[in-house]
Amino acid sequence: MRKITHVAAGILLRADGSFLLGSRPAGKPYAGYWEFPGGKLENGESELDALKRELVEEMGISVTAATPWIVQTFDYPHASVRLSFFRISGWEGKITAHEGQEFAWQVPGQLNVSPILPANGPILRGLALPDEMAISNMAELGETAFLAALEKNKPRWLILREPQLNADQYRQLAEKVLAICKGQQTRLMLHDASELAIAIGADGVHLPARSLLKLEKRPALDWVGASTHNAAELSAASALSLDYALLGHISPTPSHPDTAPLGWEGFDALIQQGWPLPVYALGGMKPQDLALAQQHGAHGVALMRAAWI
Ligand SMILES: Nc1nc2c([nH]c(=O)n2[C@@H]2O[C@H](COP(=O)(O)OP(=O)(O)OP(=O)(O)O)[C@@H](O)[C@H]2O)c(=O)[nH]1
Ligand SMILES: [Mg+2]
Repeated sequence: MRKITHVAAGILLRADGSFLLGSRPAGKPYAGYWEFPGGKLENGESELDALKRELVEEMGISVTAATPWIVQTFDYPHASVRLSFFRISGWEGKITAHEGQEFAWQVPGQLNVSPILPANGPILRGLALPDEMAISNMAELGETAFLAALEKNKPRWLILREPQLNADQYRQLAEKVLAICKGQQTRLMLHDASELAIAIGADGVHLPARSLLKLEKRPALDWVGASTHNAAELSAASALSLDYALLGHISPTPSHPDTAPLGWEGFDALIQQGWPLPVYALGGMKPQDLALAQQHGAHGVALMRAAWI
């Protein structure tokens, strides 16, 4: 087997969601390609220590707030790399090109530099995902209150999960909800209904684990995510190149009274295996849990009850 080179790379994020890319300096493999600043781990170094050292060396900043994000493996002609990406929201010092590289702030989905390192494509898509993913809760709220809360709170992303409805009722609701979502730039993911999502033009589909495990290829929708509870399901979501996974439950929730919660300990044990897709913490989460979830390596939090307050 080929030796694997461990690399830590950092995504500097500004409050407006823009992120920093750097161009690879002359003389390195893929010179001129755009990448996230970072580099190879040295002997005995942790990923975070390597990241901090590399950012001092390459760009003169010291990282003050970084959370682990996704792990991507990639086979280049010159090396097999395992890239641990961190999101960096705090740093000190002025960004300075110490290696003759260029830097450019970029907006997710609207890149204006190229080419990008081949391993980085899926990562860029992940940067467009929101901190909070809202899951509908019409079963408890009733339709009127749910639709009113949707219009009032305007979540950036919504998973429409209403297992108590039959197929006809779900379709009618989905059409109504889609009209609202389109008017307020909420992305709508239908639950376990790929064909309906394609038919009505929803943004994507969210798969429950039982459907995820049966799937052979990714549904033909712009965005596809899944609910997961263990390593086998996270592996399936990764193998299908899904855009995100929800992982839970962190705390006990009334919607799933029969399954034992993972707790943060269980979440850590799973997330530390390193997954190529952003993972949301699910189960009893509130908006104020976001920072904690991200410290545990989550991309964000999936909210059910707390999204509609
Ligand atoms: N820094 C960085 N490296 C990446 C990214 N994506 C990606 O595939 N890589 C690969 O990771 C490997 C190591 O990166 P690097 O060249 O920055 O390593 P380094 O700073 O330690 O450089 P050095 O070996 O010249 O000291 C390279 O094979 C590079 O192509 C990325 O976004 N950032
Ligand atoms: Mg480097």
